[in-house]
Amino acid sequence: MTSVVPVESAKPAAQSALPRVGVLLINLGTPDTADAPGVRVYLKEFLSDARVIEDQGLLWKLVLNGIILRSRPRTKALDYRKIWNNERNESPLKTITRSQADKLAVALSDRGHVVVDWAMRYGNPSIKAGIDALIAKGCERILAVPLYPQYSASTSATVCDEVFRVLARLRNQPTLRVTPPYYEDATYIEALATSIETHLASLPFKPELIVASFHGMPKSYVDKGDPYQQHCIATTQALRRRLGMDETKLLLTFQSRFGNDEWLQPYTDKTMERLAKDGVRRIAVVTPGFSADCLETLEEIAQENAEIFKHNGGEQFSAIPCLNNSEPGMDVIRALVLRELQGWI
Ligand SMILES: C=CC1=C(C)c2cc3[nH]c(cc4nc(cc5[nH]c(cc1n2)c(C)c5CCC(=O)O)C(CCC(=O)O)=C4C)c(C)c3C=C
Ligand SMILES: [Fe+2]
Ligand SMILES: [Fe+2]
Repeated sequence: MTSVVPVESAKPAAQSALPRVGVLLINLGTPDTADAPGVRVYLKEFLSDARVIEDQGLLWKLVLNGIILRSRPRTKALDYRKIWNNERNESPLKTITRSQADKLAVALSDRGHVVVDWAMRYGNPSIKAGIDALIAKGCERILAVPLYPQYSASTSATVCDEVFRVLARLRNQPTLRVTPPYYEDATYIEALATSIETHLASLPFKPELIVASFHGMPKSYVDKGDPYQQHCIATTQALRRRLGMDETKLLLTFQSRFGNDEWLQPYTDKTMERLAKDGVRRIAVVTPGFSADCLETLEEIAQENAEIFKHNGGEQFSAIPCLNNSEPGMDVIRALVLRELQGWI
């Protein structure tokens, strides 16, 4: 008589272990090449996203294709070239995000069933490539980690949109979790404070004040309910408390204005001009909203805004590096990931 083997007993032993978990670190994205064609492809994808430019009507399409994509790629390519990582032929944002993923993988290496990868919302490696790679490695569960301390629809939500779009095409979907914003997590505030203190101690001058510059966004997005500005304020207030500084010693500003609408104020560039004209001679600038140095910090802050400050009478300007793959920076990512993996590891 042939005996029927129960289906369960046919499973290999490994299947009884914890299901494999994929962790996908995701940042904004960056061009593949520091030339006009590369920047054009990147900007077209970025600026065609209705989470970034909410009014994607006919007028915007005409402006984007007829004006912006004809001129901006050339000027921005020159900016990208000033900060490009020529050794790897890629932008610093990519180099740093890869390194953050590599270091997180080492930190989690005692948990054999966790796999770490990284992706970009725009450009490469894409979120689809990242999810496909994790699934190919056998991950049944995925933790998506948008690397934005402060939530905004134009950054965090569009990451989720893209993750959901990728999963929507799958029959056998992995289970999904997404990390929340971490704008006032103790580890994050402590890491920022430590990095500021370490940087200040290394300077040959003592700044009279520090400017905390966050990426801006159109004011209308906040008026419609985006909590981004509140998150930036909460981060800055927590940092002030930790550093024992008031709003005259740690200023909050918004950078990277784009287009003609009103954006969140005070503007970083106008503040640089005002401070210098008011007689401030030595400042440091920290960019807490960026988890990795990029065009907006290395070029816009460290070069353009330094120039504005000095042109108006300022003497000493120092840009404090982002948390990047530093020890305190990795503490933030590791703590966030470990907390959100609870129950899976
Ligand atoms: C309406 C336009 C934009 C919104 C809203 C916006 C929000 C936003 N962006 C970041 C982080 C980054 N942005 C970066 C570059 C960048 N941002 C915009 C426009 C908006 N951003 C543009 C057009 C560009 C490209 C450069 C340029 O043409 O000026 C980057 C740098 C990428 C790199 O390659 O280094 C980052 C990072 C946040 C956090 C944010 C939230 C409000
Ligand atoms: Fe941006
Ligand atoms: Fe910029």
